[in-house]
Amino acid sequence: MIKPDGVQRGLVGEIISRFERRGLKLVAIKVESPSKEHLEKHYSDLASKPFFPSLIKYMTSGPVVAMVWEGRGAASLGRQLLGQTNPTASAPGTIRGDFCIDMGSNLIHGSDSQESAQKEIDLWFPNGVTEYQLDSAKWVYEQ
Ligand SMILES: Nc1ncnc2c1ncn2[C@@H]1O[C@H](COP(=O)(O)OP(=O)(O)OP(=O)(O)O)[C@@H](O)[C@H]1O
Repeated sequence: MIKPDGVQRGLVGEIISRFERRGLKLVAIKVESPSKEHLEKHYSDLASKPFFPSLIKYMTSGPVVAMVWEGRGAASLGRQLLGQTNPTASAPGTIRGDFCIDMGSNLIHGSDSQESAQKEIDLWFPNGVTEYQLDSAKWVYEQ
């Protein structure tokens, strides 16, 4: 998910492009201003953290772009593309390492496992994703 700062800073195309170029397949995407309740559900595992109220404020400060990307090892690949939670610890070449500085404005969220991805897909895309064959996959994966 591209967070409100990523949308406002005009980084949607750049971020999508990095996922595409890596070889991942886009199967769902939408622009949305999620409610506080929706985000509290999304980040329910962090509810006891001291930064939780500021996280919810940040995440409701503007629209986000929610996406589902498929591919072999997509969750861990996605996290590599993102960089570390703290942008100052993120290597150049990662999205956070290239475009941001602050943990409270770190541009993008990525599911941390296949299981959390499934939960988040159910939350953000209750009508499911679009299944199709990506023709370039035969050039991305060894045949
Ligand atoms: N110590 C902190 N201070 C301020 N904000 C924080 C802090 N830790 C995490 N956050 C914010 O909460 C988000 C969720 O924290 P989490 O520990 O799940 O990190 P993450 O998995 O890298 O990030 P995300 O879930 O957004 O992909 C972070 O991306 C960041 O925006």
